[in-house]
Amino acid sequence: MKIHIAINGACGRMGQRLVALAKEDPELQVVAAIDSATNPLQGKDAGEVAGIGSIGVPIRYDIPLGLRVDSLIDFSAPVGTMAVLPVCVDRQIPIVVATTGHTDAQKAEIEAAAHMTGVLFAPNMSLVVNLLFKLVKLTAESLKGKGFDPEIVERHHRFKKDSPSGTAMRFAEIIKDVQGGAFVHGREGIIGERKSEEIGVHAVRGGDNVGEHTIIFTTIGETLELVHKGHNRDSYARGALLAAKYMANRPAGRYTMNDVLGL
Ligand SMILES: NC(=O)C1=CN([C@@H]2O[C@H](COP(=O)(O)OP(=O)(O)OC[C@H]3O[C@@H](n4cnc5c(N)ncnc54)[C@H](OP(=O)(O)O)[C@@H]3O)[C@@H](O)[C@H]2O)C=CC1
Ligand SMILES: O=C(O)C1=N[C@H](C(=O)O)C[C@H](O)C1
Repeated sequence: MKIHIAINGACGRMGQRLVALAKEDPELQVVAAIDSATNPLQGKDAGEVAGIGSIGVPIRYDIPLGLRVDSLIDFSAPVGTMAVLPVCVDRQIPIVVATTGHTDAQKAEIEAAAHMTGVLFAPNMSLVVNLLFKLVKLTAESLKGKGFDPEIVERHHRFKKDSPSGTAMRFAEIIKDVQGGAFVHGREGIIGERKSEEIGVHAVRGGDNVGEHTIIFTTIGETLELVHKGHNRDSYARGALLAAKYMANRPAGRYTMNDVLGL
């Protein structure tokens, strides 16, 4: 029996890749494709929107009542996550939240929902980015107290709405958890010498870059850089589909990409 998934943000850049890649996966069936009520593609077939031909699933702004949904993937906008979250709680649908840019209050609501349904909430679905989270933790531990300045540079396409990326902030939080420190977002003017506790976070925007993160540890005389470059969106989409399979029909609780990927 196939795993029935719903996609929130189905008309977007990520949503379209999810629809296309799910179609190629014999274990998965997209049963609901949701997008904002104002999206001009409402009512169109989600497969047509994704450029793969009809899959018999129209874009809607809600999940049809009585429909069996084993898990839902959210790649939308913070407002989109917050709209679908109570539906997932009410109907006991495990949710994979891949959207970024939530406020602290929204993040707290998402975490609280894990008491009532399965929640996997991760800023990056790529296997190797999740490995890089571990490598950055190891590096921060190894270099703690040894005079290295941590700085993070992320590069993304001109259409990205949130800044800095959720992934960049996860790297920054990992370093802060290990070494302490304070985030500094960009620098301008006569700011004085860099303070040792600073964790710099810098966002570059332009063109069609699907996502690059460089984590820099630099000191007098040498620099270590850890870099991830996405080539296209499929690494994120494939990770999210794996997460949807993992989460299907799971009980309430907070799950991570490390659980999914066995990291
Ligand atoms: N965790 C990860 O691995 C990754 C996370 N992301 C994150 O995923 C999110 C989406 O990225 P991307 O696909 O590039 O963005 P897009 O803007 O291309 O797509 C977002 C889609 O969500 C829709 N949407 C907006 N509001 C709602 C709502 N209330 N309910 C349902 N759908 C809604 C948008 O519709 P409309 O245009 O009508 O507003 C749009 O179709 C971003 O937050 C991004 O940072 C992206 C890549 C990887
Ligand atoms: O908006 C994007 O494109 C991406 N967003 C995520 C983030 O904010 O971390 C993940 C990835 O970098 C692509």
